Amino acid sequence: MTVQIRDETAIVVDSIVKEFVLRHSRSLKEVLVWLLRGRKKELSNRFKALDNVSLHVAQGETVALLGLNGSGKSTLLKLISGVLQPDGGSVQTRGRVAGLIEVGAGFHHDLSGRDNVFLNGAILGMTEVEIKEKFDSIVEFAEIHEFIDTEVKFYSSGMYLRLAFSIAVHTDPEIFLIDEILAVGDEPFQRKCIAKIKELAARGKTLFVVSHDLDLVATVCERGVLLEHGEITMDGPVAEAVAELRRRSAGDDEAS
Ligand SMILES: Nc1ncnc2c1ncn2[C@@H]1O[C@H](COP(=O)(O)OP(=O)(O)OP(=O)(O)O)[C@@H](O)[C@H]1O
Repeated sequence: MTVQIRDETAIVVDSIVKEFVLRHSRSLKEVLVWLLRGRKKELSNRFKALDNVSLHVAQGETVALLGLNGSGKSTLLKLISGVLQPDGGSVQTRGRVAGLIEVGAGFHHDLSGRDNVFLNGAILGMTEVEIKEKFDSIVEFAEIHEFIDTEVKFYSSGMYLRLAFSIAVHTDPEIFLIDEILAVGDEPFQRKCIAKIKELAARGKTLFVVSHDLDLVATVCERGVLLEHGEITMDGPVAEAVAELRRRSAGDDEAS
């Protein structure tokens, strides 16, 4: 059953499953036995990175997606942004979605920063006229004036982030997805990004943030969703979700 998206809803994730294949190197003998037995079992193992995850996010909500390494956070963000397709269930979003998921993913390395503003802006749904209008503001926010005509393959990771972040916020998205990327920016730029993210939240935009910086997400987000081994184990006020994750992390340390 697919949940109908309502006016005040920004994101509906309905019972999604995402599987990946775990590859093992097999000996020739194992492959021969497998062929002779009529290929009965799968030669590679599949595992569920997300297992029956459902989530309902209202417009204007600020959600932190929390969890230990490998719990499925980035996979969920990629499914919401449409970069990945689920193996089961469905994802629906309302309004323009801008995802800062892999820095510079939409950039073409042999093109200049200027050309990439037009390319990336178009990928994110802006018209050419819109991009032209916002071009100066994009470059100004990114603070990379002198490098705007340099090919982006010569950019540092911080410069990539600056340009990617600036383009994304200028698309004026309804839903903004951010994955652990602010880490590559220097402190002044991080502060600027956080101020911008808070401004978007204050304007009623929907935010979905993945970060291991728990203090940071606690200041930006109100709601915390905790993922463990591909399942949601907690969904509530961010302070409670952060406290729970810290408790679990401390438990893991004691156990090891
Ligand atoms: N393309 C892929 N192919 C195979 N396995 C994958 C792929 N992408 C993710 N995985 C696996 O899915 C699981 C969840 O990964 P994911 O990146 O979503 O975790 P995460 O919670 O974002 O982790 P981290 O905190 O380390 O960034 C991991 O076991 C990862 O190895």
